[in-house]
Amino acid sequence: MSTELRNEQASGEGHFRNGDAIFALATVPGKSAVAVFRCSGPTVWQLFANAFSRYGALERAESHSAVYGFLLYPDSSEKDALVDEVLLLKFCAPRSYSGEDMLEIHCHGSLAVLDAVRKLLRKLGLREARRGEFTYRSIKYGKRNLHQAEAIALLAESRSQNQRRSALYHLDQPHNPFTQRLQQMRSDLLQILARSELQLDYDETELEFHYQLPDSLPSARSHLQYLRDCLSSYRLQKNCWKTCKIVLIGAVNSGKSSLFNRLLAQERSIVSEQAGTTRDYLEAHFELAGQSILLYDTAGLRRDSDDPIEQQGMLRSRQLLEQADFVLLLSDIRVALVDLTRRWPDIRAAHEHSAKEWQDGYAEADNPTADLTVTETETEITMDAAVAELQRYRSEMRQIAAKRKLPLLEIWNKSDLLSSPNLPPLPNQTHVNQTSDNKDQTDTKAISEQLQDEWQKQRAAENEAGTECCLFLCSAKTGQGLPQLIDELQRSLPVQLKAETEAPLSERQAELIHQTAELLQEYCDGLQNREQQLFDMDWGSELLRQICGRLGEVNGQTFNAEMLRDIFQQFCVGK
Ligand SMILES: Nc1nc2c(c(=O)[nH]1)N(C=O)[C@@H](CNc1ccc(C(=O)N[C@@H](CCC(=O)O)C(=O)O)cc1)CN2
Ligand SMILES: Nc1nc2c(ncn2[C@@H]2O[C@H](COP(=O)(O)OP(=O)(O)OP(=O)(O)O)[C@@H](O)[C@H]2O)c(=O)[nH]1
Ligand SMILES: [Mg+2]
Repeated sequence: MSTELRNEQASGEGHFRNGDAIFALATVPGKSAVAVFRCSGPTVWQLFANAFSRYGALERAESHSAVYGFLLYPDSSEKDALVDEVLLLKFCAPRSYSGEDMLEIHCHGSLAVLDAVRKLLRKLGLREARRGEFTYRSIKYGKRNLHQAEAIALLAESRSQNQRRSALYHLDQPHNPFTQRLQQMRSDLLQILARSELQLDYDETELEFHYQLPDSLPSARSHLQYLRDCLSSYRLQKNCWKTCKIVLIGAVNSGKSSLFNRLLAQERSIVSEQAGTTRDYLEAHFELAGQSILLYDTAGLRRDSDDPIEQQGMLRSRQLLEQADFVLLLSDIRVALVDLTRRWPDIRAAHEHSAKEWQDGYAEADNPTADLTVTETETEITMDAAVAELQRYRSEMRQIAAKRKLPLLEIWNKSDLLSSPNLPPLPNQTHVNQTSDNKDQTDTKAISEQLQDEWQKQRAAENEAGTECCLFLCSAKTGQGLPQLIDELQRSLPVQLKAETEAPLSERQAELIHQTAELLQEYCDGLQNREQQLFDMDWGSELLRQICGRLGEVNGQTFNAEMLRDIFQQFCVGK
């Protein structure tokens, strides 16, 4: 950073030097059909007097109208003069985004054009805008308040429909119930402050009216309660601004990549019957019930890998759990069922015969020649080994989930294999009828319910019921059971964002509200505990001053340069 810049930043207000003509690329800095540069400053179009082929038309144009023409380098030879064919959109102060005169350049969106236009703008004496500088100017010229500016920043960042709605609500309603209540609170407290200052300045006998700070206790208490309520709403809603991270994890070949693709409705991840297909994790963004989600497909887990790259991959799968909000543990349903019957003595006793047949059935269904073989590509995994691995990962994931208080969904994938004619009936289950799709669905649902039931009993017996866990049967291949899984995911997502909630809009506001609440608490406690006669007015006035100062900063009724700089640091260039 240059010393000049550092000095400017240190001096706060200087960070945004007013009056300069500024410009910024408002569209993405890459190839696009059309790109837009925004320029702002007093009579900014005059700078284009020698740089636009139809300057006369531009000068005469009314606000909010567009003029077609060519941008030109001034003082260039005829041959090199052309910059681009453009549309210029003119805004006359104060009717513009920034409240100043503005000009938008709509040019062709190639990298070469962007470079040439940028070069021209510098040559014409415009400087590159700082982050949020257009919005900063709009506040300065009274086009919007700080609350709306923060709403714009959120809107520009919004990744889900809920976020977009909430930001628009605050942009459209800068004086919403929350900001109104804060303003009213501030003026109420300022009045108390004024009265007590008056009392400090005069001898008590001179005043007819003796205002005692303790009289303000009931209203201070109700303000305090409101602030605390807003903070808890904010904490609940904060997650809605956060992208929820869902990690798919489990043994190799359990179908993580298949489910990943299914949920995204696109063939994103490579699926193959080879164990260990996914080596590095993949992430993809999608939206569920208006909530922004990042879904991760990870390298499958297995113990016997001696491939260092695969081991690295597994390490990364586990590291991802550190930042997960939600874990989906996948298993191959055949392995899971064998595990269930083996571990649950009642099933075993009652269905010893069918359980054995059932287990053999998998091997037969999959590969009629191999005994107890789940996968017969690259490495052969026997059912015993697969069951042992499943148990290992299940207890590992449950421990992690319990430790980090993460919701864990256990998914038995490949449920379509349940209705394979080669499979013997499940315990207590009549044979699955293949004749109609509907029937098939009902049966799978019944099986799924029954299994969940048995699984829960088993978990209760193992005294693990404390951890938040549930079981889903689905098929990434046919989509069976997926609607239920998606429902469950939606239900388990953090509280949904409600646009009209009375709560702070940003972390900055929340921090100020928190500080205000602490000071107000101190004020209330002080009033409550002190003997009235001994009550120290100076103490009360000082606290009230601090409280009002912070309340003013929330809405931007009072602000300092440093605070503005911090807020606009979060903007993107061109806003
Ligand atoms: N081309 C373009 N599209 C854009 C923007 C922009 O700056 N340029 N915006 C950038 O964020 C958003 C729209 N925001 C805007 C906000 C105010 C004004 C404006 O001219 N306001 C005047 C006139 C209002 C009126 O005619 O009623 C004003 O407030 O006085 C323009 C865009 C999204 N789309
Ligand atoms: N019948 C059936 N086969 C499935 C299902 N889901 C996945 N498969 C098959 O199982 C094999 C493994 O699927 P993947 O999605 O690559 O499994 P993975 O868990 O990502 O495997 P790794 O990346 O190796 O850990 C492929 O042959 C899939 O076609 C399912 O629901 N039903
Ligand atoms: Mg995979």
